[in-house]
Amino acid sequence: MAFTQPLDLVVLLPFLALLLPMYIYLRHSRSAKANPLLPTEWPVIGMLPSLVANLHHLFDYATALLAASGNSFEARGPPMSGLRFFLTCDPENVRHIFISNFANYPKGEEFASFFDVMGDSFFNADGESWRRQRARVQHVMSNPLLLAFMAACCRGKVEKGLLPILAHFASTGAPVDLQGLFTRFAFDMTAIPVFGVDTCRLSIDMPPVDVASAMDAVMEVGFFRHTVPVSCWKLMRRLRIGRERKLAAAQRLLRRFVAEMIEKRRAGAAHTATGDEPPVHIVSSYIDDPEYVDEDGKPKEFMYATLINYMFAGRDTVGTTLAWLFFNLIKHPRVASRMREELAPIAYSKAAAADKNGGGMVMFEPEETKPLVYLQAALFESMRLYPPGPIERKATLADDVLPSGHTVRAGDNILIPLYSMGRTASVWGEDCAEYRPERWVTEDGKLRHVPAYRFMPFNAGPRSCLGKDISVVQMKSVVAAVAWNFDFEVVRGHVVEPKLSVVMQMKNGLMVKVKKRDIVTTHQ
Ligand code: HEM
Repeated sequence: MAFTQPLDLVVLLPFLALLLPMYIYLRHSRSAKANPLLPTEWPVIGMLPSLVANLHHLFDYATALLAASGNSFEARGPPMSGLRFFLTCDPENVRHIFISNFANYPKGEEFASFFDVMGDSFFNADGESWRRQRARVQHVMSNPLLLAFMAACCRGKVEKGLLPILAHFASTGAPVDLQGLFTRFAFDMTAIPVFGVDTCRLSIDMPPVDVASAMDAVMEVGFFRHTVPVSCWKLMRRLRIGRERKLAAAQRLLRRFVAEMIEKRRAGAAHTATGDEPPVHIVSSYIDDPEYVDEDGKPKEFMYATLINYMFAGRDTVGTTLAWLFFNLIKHPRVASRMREELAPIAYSKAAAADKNGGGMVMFEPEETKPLVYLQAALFESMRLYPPGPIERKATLADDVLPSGHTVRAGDNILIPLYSMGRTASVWGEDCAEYRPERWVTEDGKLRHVPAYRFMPFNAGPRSCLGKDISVVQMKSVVAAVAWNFDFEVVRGHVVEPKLSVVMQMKNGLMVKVKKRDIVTTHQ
């Protein structure tokens, strides 16, 4: 179409006048930029256009940018927006930030404001308050009674919940969301030790998961708050609009749930699925402490926040890990077969008993699966590619120079994309994008030790996960039971991709068809 009318020129000329300086700027910045693969920083809007254009695959985009920049770069949004982050997945920087110079890199107040439902409790706390709370959690979680109770709950939930539900779907042939099932499983598994109450979300009639959805909303909006200026989400919160409105509803629901659980526990009306009074639970460790409860015995905000923290610690991490592991096993039948070869000697010794007990399903005890190397390799390899918490965030107290040579200034925000760390060729080799559990197995058949500052899903240094040992042991026995007894196939056309959240859930879940394996036939 030719511009022949004078009106066209009137419209076109100012447009060109605007476009020309932008074009010149772009040419200039591309030639001046050390690395043309990095996003262009536009006047006024910074790198925002690239961020928006790549939002649909942000984790992979960040991974590509980090690879192009030698593992560290600074992302800048519009000036004055506060959107300025130093991103790094360089293990030496990570070691410096999380371990050697830990005191200079707290989580910071902005982080705490993103997850306000967690209050001043341990995930949000820094300094002395965090130190005191961590010591307390450590004490609570080292109680042998609690650990034995958690192990018994896990076994019960697999035997009476997970396996029968999967057998039901296998017999009906109906598709089921495996991520949804694991999330229900992890929810119950966390609520039981925390409150001493079986919330029975893992049940064949699939009761509503409103509290679990509220937890998802907290994590999704927490991610969203990272991507907009603080003043913007605070205004939305004040006006109660958009995602902030959804978050406010989710926070109310979560708080009400915790209040109900505490009430049930106080009334002594709560029991586990077996009907027994639980021998010990986490609430009881706090219920008489004046820091957590007022003179009338009413829980303070700090108590609610602490219990909510425990729920997030256990549910989101375990449910997400199990879902991605099975996704990887479905995609890599060779790995599933090798894992079953490792399980076979244990399973065959129990097959007869399993047949006699009905259903022919084999259970695995944690002490049986604990020494299995390939099983753990398959689990860690999945966590490397899909860490349940894909991003860590740190603030900077004083100016510092990182081992990579980059300078960070007081007040700078640092993002450590764990998703990208697991996909860094200089750490994991050129095949870093492949799911290959063998990389975890040494030549003499042992599990390869990888320092936490290279393999970060459980965090590294003084703030590392306090539930790592127990959850690895438990997850191994769960994976063994599910993988031994069932085969899965992803429903045709179902797309599996990460959700934009601070928890690496699958956006559309994991819709599968379930098939029960014939273990007796396999044995013969
Ligand atoms: C797949 C399983 C798990 C993974 C990948 C995992 C990962 C993590 C990560 C990354 C952190 C650091 C969070 C941060 O400060 O930013 C953390 C901290 C923590 N985790 Fe886990 N976790 C898992 C299971 C559990 C379980 C089952 C519990 C027990 C209920 C637990 C208890 C904790 C606690 C108490 C902290 C806080 C430590 C602190 O702030 O000093 N975790 N975990």
